[in-house]
Amino acid sequence: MSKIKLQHTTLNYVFDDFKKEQTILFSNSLGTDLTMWDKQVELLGAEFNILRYDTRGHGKSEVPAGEYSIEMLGKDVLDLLDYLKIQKVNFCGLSIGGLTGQWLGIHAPERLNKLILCNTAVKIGNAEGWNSRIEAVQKNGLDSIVSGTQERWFTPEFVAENKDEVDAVLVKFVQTPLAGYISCCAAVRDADFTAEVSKISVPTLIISGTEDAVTTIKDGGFLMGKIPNSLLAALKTAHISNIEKADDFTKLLIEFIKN
Ligand SMILES: O=C(O)CC1=CCC(=O)O1
Repeated sequence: MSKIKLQHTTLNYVFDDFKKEQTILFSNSLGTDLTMWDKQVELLGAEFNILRYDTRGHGKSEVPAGEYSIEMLGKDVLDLLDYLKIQKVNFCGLSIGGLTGQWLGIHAPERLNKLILCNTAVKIGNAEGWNSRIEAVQKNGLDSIVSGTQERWFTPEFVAENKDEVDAVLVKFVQTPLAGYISCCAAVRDADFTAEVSKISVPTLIISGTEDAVTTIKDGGFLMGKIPNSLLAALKTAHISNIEKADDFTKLLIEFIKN
């Protein structure tokens, strides 16, 4: 792991540089960190260079004061790529990571080979819901929403069979800096790409979970309808599809990037 002080913040990242032509850049979801992609890293082997980072406010990245926006998160990615002198990547982001991916697809297509938008939507939830979540965690901490988080993130079947794995993800969740979580909730609350998403022209794979109640399969279908060069794949998962169906998810990723 390395830390780099960029223009606006300091990011924690891991770059597995296998000297391959193509790089995959993974962007984590709210309340997780770059370890959420461990299974993909294991399954991908050395086929692509792999770059992962902790979104600002998360993991070991800095927690700048104040609310964030998806534009800020997108610019952090561009700064990181400039620092590492990587011209183009295949960007794979889940949930808030998928919002960052949409911003990049709209504003920086020259830095993308392909885009993978997972368990995301042009707009996630509504302002009321995000404000009440912010209020709840301000008052009672992240511990107070851990059981609801588990329900949104994983199906009961997956939890029953993978208790230790789920617990490890939730331990990371409660370790997320509270201020960073809140600032990213504000970024999700304020993001709405409905009017702009059709500007995305790079080839795009949308991955949705059939059991995902946060960013539904309908949200995935909406993205596909708006993004001209896109296709939609559905996995039988709740929100964190890359962990719940790691093999299928990674196969989709490889097939899409290679073809
Ligand atoms: O509600 C959740 O925890 C799911 C989620 C919404 C945005 C994100 O990144 O995760």
